[in-house]
Amino acid sequence: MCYSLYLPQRGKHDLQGKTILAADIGGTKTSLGLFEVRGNTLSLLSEATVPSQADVTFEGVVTKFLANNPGVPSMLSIGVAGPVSDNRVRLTNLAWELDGSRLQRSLGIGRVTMINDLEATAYGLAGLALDDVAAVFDQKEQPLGNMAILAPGTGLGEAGLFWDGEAYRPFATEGGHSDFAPQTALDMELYAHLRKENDIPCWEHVVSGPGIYRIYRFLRDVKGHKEPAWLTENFKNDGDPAAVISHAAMRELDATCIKTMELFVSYMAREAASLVLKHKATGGLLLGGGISPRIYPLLRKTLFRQQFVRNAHMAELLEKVSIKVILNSKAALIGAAHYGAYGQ
Ligand SMILES: Nc1ncnc2c1ncn2[C@@H]1O[C@H](COP(=O)(O)OP(=O)(O)OP(=O)(O)O)[C@@H](O)[C@H]1O
Repeated sequence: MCYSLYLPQRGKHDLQGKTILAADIGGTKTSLGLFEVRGNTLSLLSEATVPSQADVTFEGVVTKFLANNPGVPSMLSIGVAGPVSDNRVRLTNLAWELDGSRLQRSLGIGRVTMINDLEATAYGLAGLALDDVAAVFDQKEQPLGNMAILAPGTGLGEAGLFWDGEAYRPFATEGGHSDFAPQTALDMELYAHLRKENDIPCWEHVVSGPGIYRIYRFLRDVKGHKEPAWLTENFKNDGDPAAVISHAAMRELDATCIKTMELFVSYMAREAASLVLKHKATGGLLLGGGISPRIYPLLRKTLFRQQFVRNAHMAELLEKVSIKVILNSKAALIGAAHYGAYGQ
């Protein structure tokens, strides 16, 4: 399916031949891309990704980027991991607060727009090629209906695309913060453990990079799973425990890492099914964020789909939903640019 056919292209076209600076701001990394508007396409001129850090400012990151890419872009269009309201946001997993009007003044850029990063990912579908997505579970025919996007990264992003009969209308949600729903006895134990840190455990606490490490620590520290010395060493050297755990699980090197990722994949599938049901997303489910493409082989195993369709009341609907992974790590960046150029 070529998504671009169905996403809004109703831009005022006043940016023709001009440049847009797009940003994708997450809790771990910030990407910037300078795009030129050429008719209905956006051409990426330059890009950079830097770690998101509380001790630098977003203005500082942009100023540095523009020093290497001289000229003032006609607009700045931001996709950001947090609940955007009135062109302002306080990030969920980073101590940054952004205000569109303030950025406009301090950076001297004529127009600044801000949307949620998952809404940006939804707009980004317009700029993806067919091989930028890969099937987890494909259907021969994909009906035109609402779609849903679930994206685990530093946090858990969730968004929808409402099908209005002619076009898709992307919208943001904060569904990753909805309550975690334990089902099995082990889930209940994990839930009780999570409550020591947070009064109300939510899906983001388990379906995210930090969530992978939380599940692992629960198995190790509460359930008494052993940690081999080589794994302790890898944790010390790598600095990204979620990546260490998922690599060890995919290579089948350690039973606790395998169990951790089985729980992670099950939770991801169960929350994805809830998201699909709440949006009645018969048009398909897309899995994005930094983690999905990196664990694609695990998502292709039967566990994900088995857990996804297990809702006894709506199995028939869920069984017909196509599930795809977004492989292009620039989807949110492209989407922020697309929203700036054509989507408003
Ligand atoms: N190979 C991997 N397996 C599992 N998790 C990983 C892997 N590589 C990175 N991660 C986790 O992914 C997270 C970063 O995700 P992402 O690249 O989407 O960053 P982000 O865009 O800044 O996040 P967000 O938008 O959710 O704030 C980190 O928590 C990291 O631990």
